[in-house]
Amino acid sequence: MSDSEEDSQDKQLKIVVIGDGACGKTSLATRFAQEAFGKQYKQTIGLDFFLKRISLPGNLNVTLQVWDIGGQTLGGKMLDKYVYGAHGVLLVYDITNYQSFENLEDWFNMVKKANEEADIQPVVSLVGNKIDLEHMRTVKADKHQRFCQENSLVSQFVSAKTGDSVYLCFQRVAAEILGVKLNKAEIEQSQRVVKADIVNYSQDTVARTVNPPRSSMLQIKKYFTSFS
Ligand SMILES: Nc1nc2c(ncn2[C@@H]2O[C@H](COP(=O)(O)OP(=O)(O)OP(=O)(O)O)[C@@H](O)[C@H]2O)c(=O)[nH]1
Repeated sequence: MSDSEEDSQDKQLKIVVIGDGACGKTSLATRFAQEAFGKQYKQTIGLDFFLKRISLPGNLNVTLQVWDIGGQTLGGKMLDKYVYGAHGVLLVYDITNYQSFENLEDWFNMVKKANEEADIQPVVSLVGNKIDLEHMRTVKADKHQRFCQENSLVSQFVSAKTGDSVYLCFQRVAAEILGVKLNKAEIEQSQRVVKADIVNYSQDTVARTVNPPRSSMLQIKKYFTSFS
């Protein structure tokens, strides 16, 4: 096999993003996969699906399949099927919404149950979103840290709006899954804050047609309406 053929066969990792409705899961996935942010809330029905290729140290290219699961699916029939076999799980909450943090216990229990019989357990990360709204924070950072320590979770804080630490969030989970170490310079580079650009959902399709995303970014969006 030639080098280029080998390069094109990236490892694929399934990363599931879960948490309460409106905590920012779709925004996080969209910021990561398309470097865009929409101010308007549009509830995810069932799930959305994104693909993005990232690079890890050692010239390792990995394609992340990001499963953005609608917050209303908790307690539903399909949720454990969506989560089964995930390599990584992002447990997302909104730092300004205490209830979204409290409910993570239920989301986490569901993850453990869904993977009870799986051979490999997913890497799970606790993600506090909306850190641009620090002045409205209701979940203290020490509560977040305690939950991480008690459950051996990877601790992360992000803002889907500004882009703060979003790429790093996915990169850290992928690195952890593959047992790759990120050095300080790589972490600092991934932490960069991206200036927020507001996307109007109604014009989104047109905008993407005029300005197609970079070739490394591929989005496949499917609505599994039949499951909802
Ligand atoms: N200020 C701020 N707002 C955010 C951030 N992330 C998301 N939002 C806003 O929060 C609202 C909900 O975001 P979504 O990404 O749709 O939330 P979700 O978790 O996917 O919601 P469901 O589809 O119901 O599961 C939207 O109005 C977003 O613009 C953030 O980092 N900062």
